[in-house]
Amino acid sequence: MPADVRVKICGLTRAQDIDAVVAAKAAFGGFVFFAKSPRNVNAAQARALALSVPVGLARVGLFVDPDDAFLDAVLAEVPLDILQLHGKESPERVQALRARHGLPVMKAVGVADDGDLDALTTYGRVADMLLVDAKPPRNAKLPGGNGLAFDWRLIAGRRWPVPWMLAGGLTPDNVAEAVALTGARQVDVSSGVESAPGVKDAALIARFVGAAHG
Ligand SMILES: O=C(O)c1ccccc1N[C@@H]1O[C@H](COP(=O)(O)O)[C@@H](O)[C@H]1O
Repeated sequence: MPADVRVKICGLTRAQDIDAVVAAKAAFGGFVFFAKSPRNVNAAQARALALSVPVGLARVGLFVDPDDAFLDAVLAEVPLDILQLHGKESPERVQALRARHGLPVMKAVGVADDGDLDALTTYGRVADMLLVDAKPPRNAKLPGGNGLAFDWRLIAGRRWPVPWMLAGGLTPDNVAEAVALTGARQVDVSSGVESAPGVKDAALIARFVGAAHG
């Protein structure tokens, strides 16, 4: 297992979550700006958290089909390093947001079967990073953060022209297998390190990062 797998812990809402992520040596911390999510934070909350982050932890803002006004308002208040787009944003929209905000964009693509893999190629041409996530079920309330994994064999050995991150149903118990099977160098988790929806657990975060690092 490579020691340099980089970990993103998504859905941080409290000061102690930042402490846990820093102590565990994760590389990315994610803030969810999506009202329907149990991990949603407003700009004022996110600003306080983002300003407390030490250098070396990249701050990722997760958005779902945000309009310009919403993004402008959040970015005016919250220092973010990366934009994560987790909705149905088109390739053109991804390009436009990169240009408008001058920040790297990570585009999430949902995978359930072979037919979903073309989208990774398409978005790999316009995004700075890809997030390869499980496709949400048809009736899901959230487009991500559902704790569901996809069949990792679908992407075993696949590569794209930009860095990518594996997500979807990862836990401290399965992340090592997921990394070994897919060759992922970066992984992202939300519900797998929670004691209840939206409540991060420091011990699970430490176990997850430890397992990902091998
Ligand atoms: O976490 C959320 O609430 C969320 C809401 C809307 C879109 C994406 C969301 N989370 C992202 O989903 C994946 C997988 O999460 P999980 O580990 O399966 O719970 C992860 O990338 C989160 O960044």
